[in-house]
Amino acid sequence: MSFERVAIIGLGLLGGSIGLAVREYLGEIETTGYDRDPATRTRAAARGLVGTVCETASEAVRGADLVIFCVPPGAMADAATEIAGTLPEGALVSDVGSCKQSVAEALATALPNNPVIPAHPVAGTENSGPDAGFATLFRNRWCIVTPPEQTNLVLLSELVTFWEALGANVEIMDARHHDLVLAVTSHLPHLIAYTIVGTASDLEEVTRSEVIKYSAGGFRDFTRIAASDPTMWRDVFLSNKDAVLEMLQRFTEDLTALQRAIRVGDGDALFAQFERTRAIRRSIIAEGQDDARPDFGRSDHDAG
Ligand SMILES: NC(=O)C1=CN([C@@H]2O[C@H](COP(=O)(O)OP(=O)(O)OC[C@H]3O[C@@H](n4cnc5c(N)ncnc54)[C@H](O)[C@@H]3O)[C@@H](O)[C@H]2O)C=CC1
Ligand SMILES: O=C(O)C(=O)Cc1ccc(O)cc1
Repeated sequence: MSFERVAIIGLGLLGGSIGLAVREYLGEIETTGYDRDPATRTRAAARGLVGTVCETASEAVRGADLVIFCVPPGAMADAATEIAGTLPEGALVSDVGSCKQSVAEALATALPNNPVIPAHPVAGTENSGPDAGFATLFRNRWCIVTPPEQTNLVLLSELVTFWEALGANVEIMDARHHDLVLAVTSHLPHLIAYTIVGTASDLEEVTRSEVIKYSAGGFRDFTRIAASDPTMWRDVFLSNKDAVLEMLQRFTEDLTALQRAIRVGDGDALFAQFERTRAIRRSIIAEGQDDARPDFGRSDHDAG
């Protein structure tokens, strides 16, 4: 591994998991970390999320050859600006943000003299903070790397090797395409979950305790997603606005078609749609792309 010292800015779920995974799978790499929340720094030190928890971001990046920003998308610009004067020359800058165009732009603007190669490990849970991370988070998960044009190919391959060492399967993608794909596979599902859980709790004739008592599997799954971090998801929707609005438009049209099928009693239309989507789920399982970890989706990932 060519990186010798990795600095992690933001020691929540993603930053903590990277720190623990580096310790587990790349023990020869030194890790430093910083979080702007003092209580998070204390917990990060207690859990040993990184080798050294620093009191400032500048201290954390001193001597680093890879800096990974693991803060909410809307905080990337400020976090990067904070190290602009102290980032070592030539150090590779990367991140784990859920949207890539806006984050890539924020990092490149704040740190114009360093190479920037954004990345997005498509791996996470509804939990956040310094107690949520675990070393195996990235195992058998995709990590999408979105190198800007004219990226140094040696640096790119070093970043790919880093993520593969943490257990991820790496895919290289254009940032714009990433944002479109993730808008439909991740961002829209979260928006739907936030909506439906809110709708159920706002009902007047159905009490909240009935919603909890009779929540069958489907609704329970929505409540898990709807428990995801509000700051991060606010930022995702504001940062990936165009792609999310485009997918939301298509979704609304499809929903309206189903609404009409129900209203006019068109059982064939309903059946055809459900049959089609069941085949999609079954093909995902047949291709072995479903997460095979028995504990995936449970909220007690933290093995300590
Ligand atoms: N939660 C998830 O499942 C996934 C999240 N991501 C991305 O990872 C990033 C981090 O998300 P999580 O780890 O889940 O969030 P988190 O809330 O667990 O951790 C973020 C940390 O950043 C810190 N922070 C905020 N502003 C800062 C600043 N200016 N300087 C230093 N620290 C700062 C916060 O105090 C917090 O501890 C986000 O960009 C998100 O889009 C990517 C994949 C999955
Ligand atoms: O918990 C879940 O089901 C997730 O979808 C986790 C997640 C959240 C954000 C990402 O950018 C990637 C993965």
